[in-house]
Amino acid sequence: MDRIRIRGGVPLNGTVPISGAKNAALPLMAAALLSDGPLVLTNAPDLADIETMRALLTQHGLTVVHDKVARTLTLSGAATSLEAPYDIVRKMRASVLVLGPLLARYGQARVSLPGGCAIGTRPVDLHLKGLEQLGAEVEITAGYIEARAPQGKLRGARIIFPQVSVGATENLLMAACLAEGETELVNAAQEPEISDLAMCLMRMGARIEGIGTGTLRIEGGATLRAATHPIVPDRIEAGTYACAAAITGGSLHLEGARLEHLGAVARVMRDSGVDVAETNTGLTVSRLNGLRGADVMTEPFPGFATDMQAQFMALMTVAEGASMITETIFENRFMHVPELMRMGARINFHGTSAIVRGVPKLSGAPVMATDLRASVSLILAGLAAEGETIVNRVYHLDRGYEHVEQKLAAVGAQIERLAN
Ligand SMILES: CC(=O)N[C@H]1[C@@H](OP(=O)(O)OP(=O)(O)OC[C@H]2O[C@@H](n3ccc(=O)[nH]c3=O)[C@H](O)[C@@H]2O)O[C@H](CO)[C@@H](O)[C@@H]1O
Ligand SMILES: C=C(OP(=O)(O)O)C(=O)O
Repeated sequence: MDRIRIRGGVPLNGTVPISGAKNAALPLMAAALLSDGPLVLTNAPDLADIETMRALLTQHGLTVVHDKVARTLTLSGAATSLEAPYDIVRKMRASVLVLGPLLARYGQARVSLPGGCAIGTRPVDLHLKGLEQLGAEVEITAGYIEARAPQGKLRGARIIFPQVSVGATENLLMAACLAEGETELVNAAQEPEISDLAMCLMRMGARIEGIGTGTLRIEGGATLRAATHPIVPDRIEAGTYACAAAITGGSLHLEGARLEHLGAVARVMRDSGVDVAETNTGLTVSRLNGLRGADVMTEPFPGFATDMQAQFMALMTVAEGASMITETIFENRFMHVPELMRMGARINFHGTSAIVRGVPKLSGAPVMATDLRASVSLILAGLAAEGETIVNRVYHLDRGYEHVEQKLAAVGAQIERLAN
């Protein structure tokens, strides 16, 4: 498995282009199952997860062309298989997003249960209960979700989510577009990726109100058609490079990033002494003076994103004073902590909270990457550390960060990938 070698201590300066968001692209690709298309997605990132979704949709019978030069994904055709097999679903949880579209359009689907992952158990009960409220009959057999719509059609309903779920909101939103009658999704997730999906569905002919709020109203029964949609820039990638500028005491222009999509992340970074300025083409993030500790609690959007928790913790390891970081979304998302401690970070954690006491300098060390955001937090720590850091087992990184070493090297980082 590849490793990444970093020689730290160099302030990063220059421009980083922000790619299209992984977490927007995956549901948008699943939405292609709702029509024969073609659905053309522009600003498509080149990521392992995109390839996994392409493989999944291809085995369902769609034609998926990923033009990496033009940065477009073109998806077309009808499904010939309604089964999402374990071998693909186990690689990527977002695979479960084919369930709603397949069921709504073809009246049935068989999708492997995604199971847990490094950051938590991640059940899909909210997806399944919501689909049942749309009239589906759902059974779990031999590790597979088997769902059927009586008479081949789902019907609209008022669904109140007991807890905010990004994936369940996306699955239900897509299914509701083809269900008969009106659906209301209450306590829906409000992440920018949900709005991006809703905007794309509207371009395909869906009727949706309340985009960007916690209540989505969908007038179902539409026949969806071909459309072209630009994938929203990746706010988590932008937040990660913002931390790279801040942790190295540099200044980066994040081309394409949008301040309103960073939510609480931008506010907390400013509180800790980082300058975040909006420009005509993106955001400029710089740090000239010292960093101050800050307390954060992860929350659904517009709260502090759980997908930024590990990167922010890396930043706080070199801030002055203490920071309390509380993870409320996933039960096991502190796996970067022992690895950061190997680099000299002072962190105590118990249950869902970690207290980080800033140190003047981290020191380079061999460390092990465990999940996507943990992996990149170790890269951030390595960029600030004295000496050499080797991040082992980086395959998670390629799931969600496009050309990360090239982007960092282009702004001055001493970083290289070592093949196995
Ligand atoms: C591909 C994608 O977009 N992934 C993102 C998505 O994941 P994902 O869609 O899996 O995350 P959810 O918002 O659904 O999960 C939030 C919480 O709800 C729980 N839950 C969720 C569904 C369910 O049926 N039952 C249940 O209990 C989860 O275990 C978790 O504790 O949102 C997360 C929260 O912002 C992000 O960290 C992920 O990067
Ligand atoms: C947890 C993440 O992704 P996924 O939901 O695909 O595991 C992430 O993007 O940080």
